[in-house]
Amino acid sequence: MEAKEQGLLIVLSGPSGVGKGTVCAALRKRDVPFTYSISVTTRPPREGEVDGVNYFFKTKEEFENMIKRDEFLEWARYVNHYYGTPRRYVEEQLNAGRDVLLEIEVQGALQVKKKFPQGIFIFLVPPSLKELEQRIVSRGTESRDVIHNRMVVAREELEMMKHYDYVVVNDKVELACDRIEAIILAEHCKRERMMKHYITALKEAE
Ligand SMILES: Nc1ncnc2c1ncn2[C@@H]1O[C@H](COP(=O)(O)OP(=O)(O)OP(=O)(O)O)[C@@H](O)[C@H]1O
Ligand SMILES: Nc1nc2c(ncn2[C@@H]2O[C@H](COP(=O)(O)O)[C@@H](O)[C@H]2O)c(=O)[nH]1
Repeated sequence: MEAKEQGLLIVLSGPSGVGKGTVCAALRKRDVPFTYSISVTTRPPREGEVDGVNYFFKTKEEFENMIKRDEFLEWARYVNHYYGTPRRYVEEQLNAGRDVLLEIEVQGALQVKKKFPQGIFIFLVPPSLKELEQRIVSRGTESRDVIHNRMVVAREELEMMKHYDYVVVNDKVELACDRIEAIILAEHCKRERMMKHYITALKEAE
């Protein structure tokens, strides 16, 4: 029986408020064929957020037990809360040949890069820092203190974009989606070409 080719692991990072969630939702509406990994967090739900849909909301103790049981592909502390990607779901989906998208911050993305160097690492940037702050403020979900802390982290995160394969500007949501779709398509084509090349080389060696 032929082994199923693994799906692509797509990692989308970027400072808080840049529009990762908005762009992901728009990509899902376009039926871009990827499955979205739902993260675990200790941050309290925002108004309208649903457990098991936006996040799996856990207590600090529950999260720390999950760390001990090695249930995360990656995890990080971000502005006073834990965030982590459940390992099993991601591995099952990739093994079933489905592309998986992780929407995670930079420390976690760098952990994933060590485990999955073949992943696609995309960093979403705002048109300007002023626009970034405006977006977090206008979302209206965070206190002034939290916004301040997230902006401090944002400056550090922007320094880390050099570790990513692609930098995408989120000026307009639909344009950012076009760019990300083009990247995913190009990566699939590249992988297919490499596979064909490899199979030809194997046949020639026979
Ligand atoms: N291209 C855009 N132009 C204008 N506003 C945008 C754009 N993209 C997103 N927004 C708005 O910016 C705010 C933040 O977006 P979103 O919540 O998707 O960011 P995020 O990167 O997922 O944030 P976090 O990391 O904090 O979860 C939202 O109010 C959203 O509607
Ligand atoms: N390392 C991880 N970071 C994650 C994960 N899920 C979300 N995030 C990132 O955390 C910040 C804050 O998110 P918010 O929902 O509180 O605004 C943001 O950058 C997310 O992308 C995860 O599993 N691991």
